[in-house]
Amino acid sequence: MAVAELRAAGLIIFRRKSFTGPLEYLLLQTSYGKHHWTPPKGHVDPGESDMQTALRETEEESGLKKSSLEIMEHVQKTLNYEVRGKPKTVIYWPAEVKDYNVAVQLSNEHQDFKWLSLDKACELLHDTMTVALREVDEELRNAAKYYTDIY
Ligand SMILES: Nc1ncnc2c1ncn2[C@@H]1O[C@H](COP(=O)(O)OP(=O)(O)OP(=O)(O)OP(=O)(O)OC[C@H]2O[C@@H](n3cnc4c(N)ncnc43)[C@H](O)[C@@H]2O)[C@@H](O)[C@H]1O
Repeated sequence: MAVAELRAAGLIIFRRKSFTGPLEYLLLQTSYGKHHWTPPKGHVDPGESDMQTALRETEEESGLKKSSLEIMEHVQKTLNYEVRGKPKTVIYWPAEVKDYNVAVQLSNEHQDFKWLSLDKACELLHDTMTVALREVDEELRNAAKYYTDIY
């Protein structure tokens, strides 16, 4: 019998003081289990699209609403790993906060949050998330470089 796949979706939230400035990524630490760190994300509920889940979970877990974010829908990252023997797929989109100083409000699912540089973030993340984050970071830096070369 086929093993049911777990599916989750979330947003790779980042901030920067200027378009070409250093990027900082928002990571949340779970208050359960091994207290691992991830960007905001969660299980896709029946009838929800991945994006609806990503927005709902981001607001629930960090307090950040869609209106406070610039979402890069054309940059989608897919992670595949196993949780307790079941395949899990997690879909992420990068999203920049419009206000660098925006307040983060955790739910009881998380006990801490950090805004971290790419390298510091990668020290806390699982390997598949590290790969996805490095790809996103490169795309964001390339876009900023293209902008400065043009203007
Ligand atoms: N141990 C626990 N004790 C009590 N309540 C619990 C619990 N685990 C989950 N819950 C409950 O489940 C709810 C979570 O629901 P949601 O918030 O809806 O879903 P989720 O983020 O996908 O859950 P989870 O944290 O389990 O997933 P992840 O894949 O990151 O993490 C799942 C596993 O995969 C690992 N993992 C995470 N990212 C990985 C990656 N990229 N590669 C490999 N492994 C990874 C993690 O270290 C972790 O071991 C919470 O409200 C909580 O109450």
